[in-house]
Amino acid sequence: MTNLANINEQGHLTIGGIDSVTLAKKYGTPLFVYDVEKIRNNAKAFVDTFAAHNIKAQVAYASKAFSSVAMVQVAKQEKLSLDVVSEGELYTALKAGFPVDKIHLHGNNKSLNELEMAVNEQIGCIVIDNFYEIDLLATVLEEKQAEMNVLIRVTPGIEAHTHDYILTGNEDSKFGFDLANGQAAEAVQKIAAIDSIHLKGIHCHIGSQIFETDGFVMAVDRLFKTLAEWKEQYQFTAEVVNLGGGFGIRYTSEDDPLPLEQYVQTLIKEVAKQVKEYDLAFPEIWIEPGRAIVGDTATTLYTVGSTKNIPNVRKYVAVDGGMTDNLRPALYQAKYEALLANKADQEMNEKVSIAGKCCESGDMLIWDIDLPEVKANDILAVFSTGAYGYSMSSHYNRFPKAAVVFVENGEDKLVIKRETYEDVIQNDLSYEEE
Ligand SMILES: Cc1ncc(COP(=O)(O)O)c(C=O)c1O
Ligand SMILES: N[C@@H](CCCC[NH3+])C(=O)O
Repeated sequence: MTNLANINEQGHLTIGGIDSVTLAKKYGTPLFVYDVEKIRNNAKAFVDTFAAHNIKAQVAYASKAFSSVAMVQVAKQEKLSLDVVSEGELYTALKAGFPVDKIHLHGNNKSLNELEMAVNEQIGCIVIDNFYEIDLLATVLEEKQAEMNVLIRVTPGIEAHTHDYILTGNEDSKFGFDLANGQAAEAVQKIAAIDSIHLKGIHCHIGSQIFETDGFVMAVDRLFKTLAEWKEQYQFTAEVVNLGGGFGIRYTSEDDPLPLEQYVQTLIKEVAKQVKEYDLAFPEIWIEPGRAIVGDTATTLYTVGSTKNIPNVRKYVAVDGGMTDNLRPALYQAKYEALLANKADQEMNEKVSIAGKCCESGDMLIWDIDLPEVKANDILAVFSTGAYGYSMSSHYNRFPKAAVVFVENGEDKLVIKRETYEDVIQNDLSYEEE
């Protein structure tokens, strides 16, 4: 694990060349520290591989993984497109000055407001998820005398190998139109009859944190078999095939992800094979990586507080954050690696478990990790917290949300301020006589 870490002469962990203990002192903890160069490299791995194969593509950063004005600006700088799933994410994108024509709106229950905002802003496309949405969008377009490009999201019936809660391409899923039972075909016909909605292609997303390529290959095969049928039956030609995100990353030594380039190469190869097999036009390939762009680029810094030693059972070490800034261990039993940032060069001779400070027994960040002897005020650094950490953070127990810092070229910059208690109660109204 320490081979991941950079350590300076003081024995401190450095992130993007900056001493993490200094960052913890400067900004306080819990603190998300993103190494922006890593974000750019991950983005380039996807974008450049498509370019190297001369494939027309869009790499849409799934901003649910981590959405902030600064992050969206980095996505823009790296020529990514943007996947948003809510008015909030769309609003963030607009505030960040993201090109509207490269924004794609997702969601399994898009509200009237969300659709109106998407139409008003003339975003690049909406990924249609269900029949209700087709009617709602048609009404909005009629009212506004506008038009919209859409993709249709289908569930290809694939059981990818991942946690049940982050599996999305299987038949029994709340997302998309089912291919097997004919609902997807019905949706295509329904959309074709509406002049203001332009069906550009098909979308599927089989799940998240997936390592094997078999699931993606199978998804491509099913989509193209479907496109061949739709060409025959409805004279429909897909200009775009969007294969979603889900590319797995390394959290711990148990994870063995493929290089990002390899996922792209596999997709391109399989699409080329299918296009040939069914004699179809080669479509643009779109993907939507979230975790793979930001997951391994951030480290969360915490300050150690209390410890509780239960002889012959375990030693709990509590930090000043927990499920409020990283819900993933409690929600998915997700595993993380960590070290003591201020003792990064010391021998790890003690097994401890890292507890959060929420009033929940399940608020544990890491079970059974080897660390040097831990004392109060040590700085714990948890790795690979860039995706679905800050974005799923909450105010449980009325904890203010953490701060986020970007480091690049040896400089650190605050990009999300730490919340104050005033921020936490800002929407509370009094129930007492004034
Ligand atoms: C439709 C869609 N696209 C993209 C993503 C991003 O997934 P990941 O962060 O695993 O790449 C998700 C989340 O799983 C999703 O639901
Ligand atoms: N939030 C999840 C993944 C779900 C992705 C959204 N479709 C995670 O942390 O792994």
